Amino acid sequence: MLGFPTPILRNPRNFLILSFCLTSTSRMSSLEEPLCFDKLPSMSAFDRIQRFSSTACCPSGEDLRWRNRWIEGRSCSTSNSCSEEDCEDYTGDAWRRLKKEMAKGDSFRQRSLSLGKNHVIYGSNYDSRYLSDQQCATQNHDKFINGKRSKFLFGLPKFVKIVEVGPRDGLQNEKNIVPTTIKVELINRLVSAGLSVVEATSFVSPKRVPQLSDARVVMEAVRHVESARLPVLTPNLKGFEAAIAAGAKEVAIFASASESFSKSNINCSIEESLNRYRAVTLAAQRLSIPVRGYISCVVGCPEEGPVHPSKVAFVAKELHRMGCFEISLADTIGVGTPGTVVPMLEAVMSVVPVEKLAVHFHDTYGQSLPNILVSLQMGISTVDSSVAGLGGCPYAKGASGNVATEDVVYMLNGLGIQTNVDLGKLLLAGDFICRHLGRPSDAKTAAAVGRLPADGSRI
Ligand SMILES: CC(C)(COP(=O)([O-])OP(=O)([O-])OC[C@H]1O[C@@H](n2cnc3c(N)ncnc32)[C@H](O)[C@@H]1OP(=O)([O-])[O-])[C@@H](O)C(=O)NCCC(=O)NCCSC(=O)C[C@@](C)(O)CC(=O)[O-]
Repeated sequence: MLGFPTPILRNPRNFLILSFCLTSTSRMSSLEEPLCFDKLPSMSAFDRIQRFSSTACCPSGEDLRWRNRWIEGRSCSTSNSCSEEDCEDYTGDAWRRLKKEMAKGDSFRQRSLSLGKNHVIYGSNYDSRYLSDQQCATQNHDKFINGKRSKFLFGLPKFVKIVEVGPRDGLQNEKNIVPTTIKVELINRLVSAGLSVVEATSFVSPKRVPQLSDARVVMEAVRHVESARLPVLTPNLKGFEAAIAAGAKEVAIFASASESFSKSNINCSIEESLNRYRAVTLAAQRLSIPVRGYISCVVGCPEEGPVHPSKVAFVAKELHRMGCFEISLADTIGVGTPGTVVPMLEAVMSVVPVEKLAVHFHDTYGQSLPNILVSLQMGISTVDSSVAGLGGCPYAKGASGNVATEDVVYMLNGLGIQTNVDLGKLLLAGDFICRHLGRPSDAKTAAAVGRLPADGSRI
C-alpha cells in the first residue's frame, strides 16, 4: 500500500472502501447478487432486492439499527437481542404474504418497480460482510459495525447529481438510426425516473454523427419539459445557434486533453478548439445560457496512450476561465483505474474548484464504479452515466459504453447517497431502449433483476 502514489490511496480507510467496491463488483458479475447471500438462506428474491437496493439504505444511526434484522429469515425489531417477541418469523404469515406478492406477476416490470425509491430496506451488502452466523447480532457487534461504517464512509457526499447521457452519448454510436419518437420517449422516461439532467442530443455535423441528425426535431419535442435540464452538445457557433433556435436552454462544449483525439473528434487542435469554445461561451453568456465543458481522454487516448494529468489540468483551467459552470472529466476509452484517476483529479482540483467537476467513465475494463467511488471520496458529487450502459464515441474505436446509470444508482443507494432517481423506473427506461435496439442491457443491475426468479423461491 505504501507504494501507492497519492495520499488518497495511501490512506488505509480509502483503500479499504475501494477494495470493497472492487470485490463486490467482480463478484456481482458472476454471482448475480451482492456478497454473503449464503448467510441468508431463507430470503426470497423479493426480499433480497429490497434489502440491497433501496435509497433508504442509508448508513445513518437509525438505519444501522435496522441492519441486523434480516438474518436467517427473521426480522428482529431490536439490534441487541432477539427474543421470540422481537422477531417476526419470515417462515410464517409474513413470509407467505411476500411469496404471494411475488407470485402475482413474473415480469421484469414488477421486479423493476419493486426497486423503486420508496422501499424500506434493512441494510446493505456491506453490512452482511460483518454479520456473524448468530440469528441476531449483539449490541457489541452493532457498535463494532457502526464504528467501521462511519470510518469507511467518511467524506462521501450526501447527494450525487447524475447527468444522464444516454440519449446523446448512448445513442450517437448506434449504426441503425433510432426513430425520433423513440428518442423523445426515452428522454421523457428518463425524466420521469427522476433524473434532473438528461443530455438530449448534439448539434454537430450530420455527416459526422448521422444518428443525431434529427437534433432539431428532438429538441423541439422536449423543449417544454420543465422538470429536468436537457443540455445539448454544441461544437461551434453554428451548432450553438441551431440549438438555441430549437429551444435548448443549456449547452455543452467538448474539448480534449489529447491532440490526436481533438483532431479526430472535432477536426482541430486543442488550441483551435478552445478558441472556438470561447466564441460559444461568449454567445451563451449574452443569452444567459449555462455552458458545461467536457474534456475527453483524461487518462488515456486511443492514439497517444497515457495522457499526463497536467494536460487535463491545462484544458480544465481554460474551460473554467471561459465560464463553464461544470467540467466533466471523461475517460473516453475507459482505461482508467483509481491509480490513474486519482492523480488526474488531484491535478485538476489544484486549478478548478472540486464542486465544479464531474466525472464521466466508460466501462471498457469494468473500472467505472471503483473510479466513481474514489472520485466521490475526493469530493466530486456529479457523475455522468448512460442508461443500460449504452454509448461510446464514434471516434474512439474499441471503447465500450458508458457506465450504466442503473449500476451507479444501485451503488449510490447502497452507500446511502441520495440521487432522487427511482431505480425501478430507470430499469424500465433501460428495458424500453434495449428492446428497441434489440439487444440486452449492459447494466449489471438490469441483468440481475432479469435473472431473479419471481416466485419467491430460494436462489
Ligand atoms: C466539430 C465539427 C462540426 C467540425 O467540422 P469540420 O469537420 O471541421 O468541418 P467544417 O466546420 O468545415 O464543416 C463541415 C460540414 O459540417 C457542417 N457543420 C459544421 N458545424 C456544424 C454543426 N454544428 N451542425 C451541423 N453541421 C455543421 C458544415 O456546415 C459543413 O457542411 P457542408 O458544407 O459540408 O455541407 C465536426 O468535426 C463534427 O461535427 N464532429 C462531430 C464530433 C462529435 O459529435 N463527436 C462525438 C461527441 S464527443 C464525445 O462523445 C465525447 C464525450 C463528450 O462524450 C466525452 C467523452 O467520453 O470523451
